[in-house]
Amino acid sequence: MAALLSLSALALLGAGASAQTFTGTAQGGFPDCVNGPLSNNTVCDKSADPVARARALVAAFTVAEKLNLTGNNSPGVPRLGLPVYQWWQEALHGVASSPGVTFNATGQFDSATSFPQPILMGAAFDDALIQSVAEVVSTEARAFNNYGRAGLDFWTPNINPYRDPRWGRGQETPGEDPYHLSSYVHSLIMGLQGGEDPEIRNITATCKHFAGYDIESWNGNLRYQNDVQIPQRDLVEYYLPSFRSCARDSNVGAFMCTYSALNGVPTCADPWLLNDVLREHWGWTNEEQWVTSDCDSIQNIFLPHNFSDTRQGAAAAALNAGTDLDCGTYYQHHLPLAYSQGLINQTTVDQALVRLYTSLVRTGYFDGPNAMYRNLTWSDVGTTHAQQLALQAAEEGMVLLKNDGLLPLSISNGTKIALIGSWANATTQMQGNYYGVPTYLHSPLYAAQQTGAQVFYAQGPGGQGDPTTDHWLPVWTAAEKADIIIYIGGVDISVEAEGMDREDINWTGAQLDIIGELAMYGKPMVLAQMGDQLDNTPIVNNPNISSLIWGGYPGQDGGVALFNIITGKTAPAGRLPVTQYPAHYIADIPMTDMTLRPNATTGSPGRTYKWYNGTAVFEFGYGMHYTKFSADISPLSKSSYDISSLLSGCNETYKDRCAFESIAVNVHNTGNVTSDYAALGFIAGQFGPSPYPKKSLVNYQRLHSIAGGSSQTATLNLTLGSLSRVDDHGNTYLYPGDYALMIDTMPELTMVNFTLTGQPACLDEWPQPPSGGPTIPPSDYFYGGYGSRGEFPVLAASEVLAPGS
Ligand SMILES: O=[N+]([O-])c1ccc(O[C@@H]2O[C@@H](CO)[C@H](O)[C@H]2O)cc1
Repeated sequence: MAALLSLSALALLGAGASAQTFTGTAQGGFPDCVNGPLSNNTVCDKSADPVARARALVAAFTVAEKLNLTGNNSPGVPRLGLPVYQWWQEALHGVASSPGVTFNATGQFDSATSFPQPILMGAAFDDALIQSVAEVVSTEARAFNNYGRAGLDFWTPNINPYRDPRWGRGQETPGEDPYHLSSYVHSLIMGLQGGEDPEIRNITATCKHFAGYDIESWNGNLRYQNDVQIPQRDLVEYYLPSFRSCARDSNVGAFMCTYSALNGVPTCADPWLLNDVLREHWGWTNEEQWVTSDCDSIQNIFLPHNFSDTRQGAAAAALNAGTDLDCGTYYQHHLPLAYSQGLINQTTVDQALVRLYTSLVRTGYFDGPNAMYRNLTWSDVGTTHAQQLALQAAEEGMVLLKNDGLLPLSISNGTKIALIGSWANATTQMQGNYYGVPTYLHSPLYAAQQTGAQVFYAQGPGGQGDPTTDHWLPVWTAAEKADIIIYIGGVDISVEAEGMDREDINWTGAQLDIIGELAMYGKPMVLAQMGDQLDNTPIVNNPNISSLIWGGYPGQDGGVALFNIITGKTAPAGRLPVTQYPAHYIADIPMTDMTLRPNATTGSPGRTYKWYNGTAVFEFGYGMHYTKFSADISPLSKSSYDISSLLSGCNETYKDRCAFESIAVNVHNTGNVTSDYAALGFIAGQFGPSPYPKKSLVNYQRLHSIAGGSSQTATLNLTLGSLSRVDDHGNTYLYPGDYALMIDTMPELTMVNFTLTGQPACLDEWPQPPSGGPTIPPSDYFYGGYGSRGEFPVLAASEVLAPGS
């Protein structure tokens, strides 16, 4: 691979580095814009417009070269000195092992900062924190890129809402609420890309999976073949807001479509979704913005979706719909035939490539060794700041679910702690999925030992469903010796992961057995439930278990974060970013039921805190503190608002973005422990189409270090979108009615009431999908009239790639 590097890339090697540090990398370095064949091409002219630069590059390709550049494994164009480029890299919660990322075995670039999984960072409800985390991730990614160890685009974030507790990939998301996801992802993209429209983008982020993907494998329904049925209203109000935030409000560089079909059409072949909604309705029209398939999802369009009769038809359907890049080989293999058969034209191919290469121009790929960010090195990876931030992110996310006053624990030298459970000595477990090599992994056991306590460790029940009690004896021995029992367990990626949805949201029998027996010792007992949510009812109901913390997947410093919370070095202020359902929930509703509202006909109890009509074990937003808080909301400027006046005062193209009111929430720490407080503002009311959601999150802000006896003010900026609801057709309206804005300080609920008067007014008219099933009947459009499509250029014999070449 080193031989593929250009001279300018080699020149980037710092003192002490050598060419062999590149061994094994999938990246080919940077183009040589000084001495290479492209040096006279406009793509190398830094003063030219980025799109013009990409167009000039694409104009230099032959058709065969163009078609060969459409896969994630891009071979480049050797005759032009365009290096190989791997488009696929991951960075879900830190630079992660993936096709385009290479960690060194030892020495420089042997690790990167591993932050908590998004589900835990989401629980912090702290957008400033998310931006800081994303800035570290993109800085480290850039440093890796400078040394040929990563590309410039990363296929993160996963921003599908966490709709069903069984989803194996829910951990990759910030939670279940669409407003929360939208706000979180905006901050994340600002951090990853370096702002809304920076001259040189830090890295290109990719919002995935667009849209309606949240089933891995449930009851025979595999992600590769699912055709999810989502009514337009649910789509607009629940499944799409986070993606709208990416495209319309954050200017993200890339999108990824899904394996699954949505309402009859595989999303990667859906021109309504990729063009009418994404590009036209959301104005995602910059020529640097591209859509990639999920990995091998172009192939799925052919089989198992059967959306096209032929392989080249499937490839053409995707390209024509607006999928610019294939994560896979299907484009490279089948587009040549599609092209020669007139199923695609050169304009579409050029457009895809111009989008892809403009994004590389925008990241400085063609700007030589002095380009912005090229000075970043290994010394910018795993810095003290990054390490502190990884710890802070884990601490901020942890949620205190139960506490009879035992916590915070006072641990002194010699305190005897029994540390038990399958997570008690967790290391890689703490990273969840999509991880890289972390700077370090500080397990709970490590952290407990740092406190000076005498620690008796026993693992107890191993993996899920571990049938053996052979190694349980040390559990009882440890418990007998201890003053305090701390059990750390739950679920991990052995039961919830990509390709694997959970079959159960109960604790395993073996864990419950051990926990129950440990509680019978009657010693002070703390429980930390790790991974995603389980039904914690048995823990809540057990009077001998004093305290319960949800710790998610806390990343490289997860053990220290947990012990800092347990000992009170840091006060907990995370809030659940999902509903914790009772275990029977999964029998109440099939995972494939994508609807949100309770339904008497199907028996659905509804989904998420907005709609679930049963009793949650813990509600979305639940989280206790070591102190007491109260809140009051400053009076609004009016008690009644006329809808037409609200709209006439709104000059934005996108009316939902117009300001409504800036609400001051005064938060008082009435206890005596300094603590953060995440203020969550909800709107409730009976207006618009029924059934009404119970409440909807409309804004939030985390306040930091509020000392006992003092107050801070959160400013919740509300928009017209905060007040809106969606009709059956997906149109977004302001409706007259009675509204309540609520802040929940548990157990108190503080609210202000106001009314909207006048006629309903549309804020956003939804582009309706073509009615009657698939947007474009494949047999009519893509391969019905091959021979007759004379307007498409036919590939010259010399340009046609032989299948398999
Ligand atoms: O072949 N593989 O090794 C492989 C690995 C992961 C994989 O998952 C897909 O690839 C990720 C690309 O970012 C998407 O988020 C996920 O749905 C798809 C294929």
